[in-house]
Amino acid sequence: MIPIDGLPVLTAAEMRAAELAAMVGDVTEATLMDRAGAAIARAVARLAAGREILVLCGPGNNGGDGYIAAAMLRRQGLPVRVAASEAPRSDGARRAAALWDGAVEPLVQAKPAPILLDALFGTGLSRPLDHSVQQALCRLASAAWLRIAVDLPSGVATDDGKLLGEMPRFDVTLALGAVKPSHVLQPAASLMGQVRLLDIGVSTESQAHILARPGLPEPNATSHKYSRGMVAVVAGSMSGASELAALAALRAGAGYVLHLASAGPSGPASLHAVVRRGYAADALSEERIGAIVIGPGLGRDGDASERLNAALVSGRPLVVDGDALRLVQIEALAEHDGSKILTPHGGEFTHLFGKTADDKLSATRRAARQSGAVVVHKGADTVIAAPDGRAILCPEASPWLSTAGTGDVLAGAIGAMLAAGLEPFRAAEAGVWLHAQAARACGKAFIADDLADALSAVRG
Ligand SMILES: NC(=O)C1=CN([C@@H]2O[C@H](COP(=O)(O)OP(=O)(O)OC[C@H]3O[C@@H](n4cnc5c(N)ncnc54)[C@H](OP(=O)(O)O)[C@@H]3O)[C@@H](O)[C@H]2O)[C@@H](O)CC1
Ligand SMILES: [K+]
Repeated sequence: MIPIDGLPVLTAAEMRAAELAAMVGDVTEATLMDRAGAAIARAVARLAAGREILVLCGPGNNGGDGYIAAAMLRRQGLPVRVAASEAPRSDGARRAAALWDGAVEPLVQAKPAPILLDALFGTGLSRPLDHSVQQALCRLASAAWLRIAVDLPSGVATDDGKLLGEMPRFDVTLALGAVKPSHVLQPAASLMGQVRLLDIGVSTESQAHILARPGLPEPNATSHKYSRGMVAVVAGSMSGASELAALAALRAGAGYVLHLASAGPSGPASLHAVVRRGYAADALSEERIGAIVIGPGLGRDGDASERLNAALVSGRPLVVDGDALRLVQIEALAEHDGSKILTPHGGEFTHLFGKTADDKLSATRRAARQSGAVVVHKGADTVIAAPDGRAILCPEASPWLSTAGTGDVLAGAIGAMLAAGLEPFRAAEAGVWLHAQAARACGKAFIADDLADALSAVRG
């Protein structure tokens, strides 16, 4: 059972292609299914610790994995029963079912067991479960002590995180061969429990990966405040938000943070490390600025638009957040020829790029291509995409992040990474990782100021 940090993410079609590519020489679909069944049996034996296991098998190859695992668990002397929603339909499932020498109970009449192994449907699910199957799954899951899903919980679409109907909550999901988008996209991800990968010897490559600890810029003996990264935070009508971004940039490791406010020096006296100046458009073209953070507390009035335009024409690397995402035009962004990172939440994303039926990964990739910017599409399942197609999917973030000011902290942290010289995609990744780690370190009911302060410690 492999933790999923940093692993490639494959859609159902990409996984199928990877499996086909793996079937060379004497490796057949049966070989892969046997490997999957054996890996599942090993994992389940460890998790079940001797308790009775009920394996639910569907008609396709997900069911096939279930029959193989059941047969292996029984050979190990563990108490196992099998219940099926219908007879096997695929060749793989028929072969696997023939290897199970016990009884097969009808799913709707099956009695619960402490360990539930759901092998009803995986990547081949094409429509909602029949009502009776869904009811049986929910009934057996609610009576179980531990619920384990094979590849994906049955009822989850593979590529977009959608639920095709009412679903029970699982404790462990054993992804086979590769992580799929729904293992991290919401709402599906919140029902999966711990997601672990089982290796079945299929080589998987993808431009999309799960977030992992990134390389963070570190100072050395020759570093000075400008080489560590100079961040200019453009303030507006609500200076608290831009103050938070400035604090976060410092705490994330920036060497110099300039806060450009409307009416000259402002803000709490405790923040001595932030350099405060009155805003002037020509201050933004200063060559040493490694990143301009614009948007937190900017407002949406004429002054705000003017500042945004000045930031765009400065050509300096940009982090565009909050109010600036409501003011900016995609065309103007595409014309800015420096590095740029947009950090929209769902509402800002729709405002900028329009409503779409696409899944979050595809929509974010399209937005990055269209704007020429790295897009950090925030949420419980943040997706980062670059114009060249690279993407990072982030596992569920702390729900306590849903409080005012946490977005400002993220913008500041990303600004610090950009100013330190990371390329925009890596800067976004590093900022998002630091932010998630800081949230974890803060525990519950923290405020955005705590989150910004925690960034220093989680840099490690
Ligand atoms: N390929 C490989 O090499 C390997 C694959 N592996 C495993 O295979 C899984 C993918 O297998 P799969 O493609 O057979 O899909 P699976 O999810 O079992 O179900 C498809 C079947 O269900 C049917 N069906 C769909 N929706 C339905 C519904 N709501 N209600 C009722 N029926 C429904 C659908 O038929 P349909 O009616 O749509 O034509 C079809 O018969 C994958 O997740 C992994 O576990 C591993 O063993 C490693 C090697
Ligand atoms: K399943």
